[in-house]
Amino acid sequence: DDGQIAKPTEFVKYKLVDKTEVSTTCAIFTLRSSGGAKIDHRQVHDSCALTSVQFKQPQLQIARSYTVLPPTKDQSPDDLRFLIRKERNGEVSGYLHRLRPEAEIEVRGPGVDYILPEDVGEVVFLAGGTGIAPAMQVAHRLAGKASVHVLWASRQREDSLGGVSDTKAQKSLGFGSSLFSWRAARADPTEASVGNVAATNAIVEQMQDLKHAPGSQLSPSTSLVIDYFVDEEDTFIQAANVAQIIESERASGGSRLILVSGPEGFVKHWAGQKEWVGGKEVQGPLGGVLATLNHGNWQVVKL
Ligand SMILES: Cc1cc2nc3c(=O)[nH]c(=O)nc-3n(C[C@H](O)[C@H](O)[C@H](O)COP(=O)(O)OP(=O)(O)OC[C@H]3O[C@@H](n4cnc5c(N)ncnc54)[C@H](O)[C@@H]3O)c2cc1C
Repeated sequence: DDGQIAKPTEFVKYKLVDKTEVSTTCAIFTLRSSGGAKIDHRQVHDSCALTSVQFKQPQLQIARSYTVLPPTKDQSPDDLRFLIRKERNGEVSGYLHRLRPEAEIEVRGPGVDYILPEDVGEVVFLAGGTGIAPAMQVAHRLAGKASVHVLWASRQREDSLGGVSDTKAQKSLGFGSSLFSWRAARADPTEASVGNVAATNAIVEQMQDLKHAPGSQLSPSTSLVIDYFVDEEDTFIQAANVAQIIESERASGGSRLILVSGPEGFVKHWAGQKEWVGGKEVQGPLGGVLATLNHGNWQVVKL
């Protein structure tokens, strides 16, 4: 891992070495340094910071942020991976999805979006759409160290294809009455099945792998739990789902966080709008559904 490390503010050249379709609108992009200065990959993956990288659209000279996916076990240390949705009429995401294999891209970073507290004991992560990327970072950083419960909402099943909830978090079954204990959920995984799903996409696969990280299955206080919600299947994350989790505290110590990440509307619905103060985006007051829950010693963070 030698070579020159670029300043986070300096654009450097990477190339697109792989693009794997996840669904009709999302793909995993794998980038590799073109040989010059590169982003500090160690800081990207090993710090307690949640990080993203900015991609430049050269014609318009605009840049947008994309969250770095945690490394897989067979990933080259030279590579960075991203889950990118092609937004309708999206300038930068459209440009990225049109790139050819081996195309050169200018990127800079890492940008630090949030720093996890050192003493974190328990996290509930509400993710909407590509908001799953920072949830995966959190799961990776805290593997074997804290309890992480991800509730991931997608509009379409294709985005979470093959995803099977660990607790029965389906609307039709009623979450409250059927929340499995950590042990029960593992003893009978078929019980928690969402249905007969034929295949598993690469994101769901990596989510499953994250559950088996060393040390993470030793006890509920260090394990990863994932529940999948899909709009088109009429399963939505409900206030009661979150209430039940925060009332049932899995970890005995440390700070407790509710992290919310996803499209603007998703974050606003759960935690209220972020605000702009002096050209900087700040948390803004807690609003939305979470403001109505008795969240006691849980801190809410909008990503
Ligand atoms: C810290 C951070 C991390 C992020 N991580 C990820 C990630 O991992 N993956 C990911 O996919 N995204 C991520 N995003 C979002 C990403 O940065 C971009 O915002 C997203 O890709 C859209 O950018 P775009 O240039 O393609 O779309 P834009 O051109 O900015 O358009 C966005 C949307 O607005 C609509 N729009 C544009 N102009 C108008 C108009 N005049 N009137 C009405 N509608 C309009 C477009 O149709 C489009 O749907 C992240 C954002 C942040 C801040």
